[in-house]
Amino acid sequence: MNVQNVDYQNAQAAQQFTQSLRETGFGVVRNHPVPKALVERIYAGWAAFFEDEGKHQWRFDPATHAGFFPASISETAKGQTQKDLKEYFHIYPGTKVPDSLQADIDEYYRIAQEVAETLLGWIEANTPEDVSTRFSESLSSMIRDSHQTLLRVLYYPPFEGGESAGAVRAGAHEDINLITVLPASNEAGLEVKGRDGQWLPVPCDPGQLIINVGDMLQEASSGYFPSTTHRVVNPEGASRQRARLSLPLFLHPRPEVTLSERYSADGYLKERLKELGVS
Ligand SMILES: O=C(O)CCC(=O)C(=O)O
Ligand SMILES: [Fe+2]
Repeated sequence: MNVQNVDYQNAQAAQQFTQSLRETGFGVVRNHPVPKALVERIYAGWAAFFEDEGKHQWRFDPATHAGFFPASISETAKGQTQKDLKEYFHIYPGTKVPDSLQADIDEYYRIAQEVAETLLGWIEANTPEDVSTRFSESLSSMIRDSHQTLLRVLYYPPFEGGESAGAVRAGAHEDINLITVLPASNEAGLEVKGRDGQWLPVPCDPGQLIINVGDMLQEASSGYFPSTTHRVVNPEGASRQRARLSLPLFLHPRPEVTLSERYSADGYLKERLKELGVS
């Protein structure tokens, strides 16, 4: 299995990228419009946020699910028994974050959303017609002006020794949404499950963007694009003492968008959140 590393500026990029998604559920893109310096500033600023007890004042609002989710209530991946070793902050359009972090995170949300629209255009243009005729509207318009698209600032704390046996940074799971866009993390650990069942590390060179197919694109494409299982493994050696940050943008269609004969985007999301135990 080969997760392609695609040059965003290359004339063949759209075709190469879509082929990688089709074959592996994942693609890696370089030379893209998300500034590396912006991502680095966000990682540094948010590491300080999560390392300060003041974060508890930003606890999420149960009505909107925006805000800080402490490790004690964060997700348990479907089919796992232990909670993931992570905490995160959920940002939707208009979500307030600490003043010093607001401008950069808004900028990242805006640029990543634009890149996602372009990538969805690439995917659609390279999808066989018998599959794409079943899309209820263009993939890029499904996410345009959507208030459901979720930016998750993720913090995996350094290991301190008190973690419960068997707990992992992120248990094996699939994403619910259409596609996920995330910049390379500051630390390794993300792995993708190949068709042969083998786990493979996803390359994480600084400055690259990683994109994966979520369940909603799998559903809308009748399985043509596979929503691939992935996980974040625990570090070994010196990197156990280091926190890991990541910044996935989960692209969600507007709630009323028809995904398939069985599901609207909203109906699908509600069903899946119930399974995760977070709604
Ligand atoms: O932290 C990562 O690299 C991936 C996170 C992830 O898969 C998720 O939050 O759904
Ligand atoms: Fe994920």
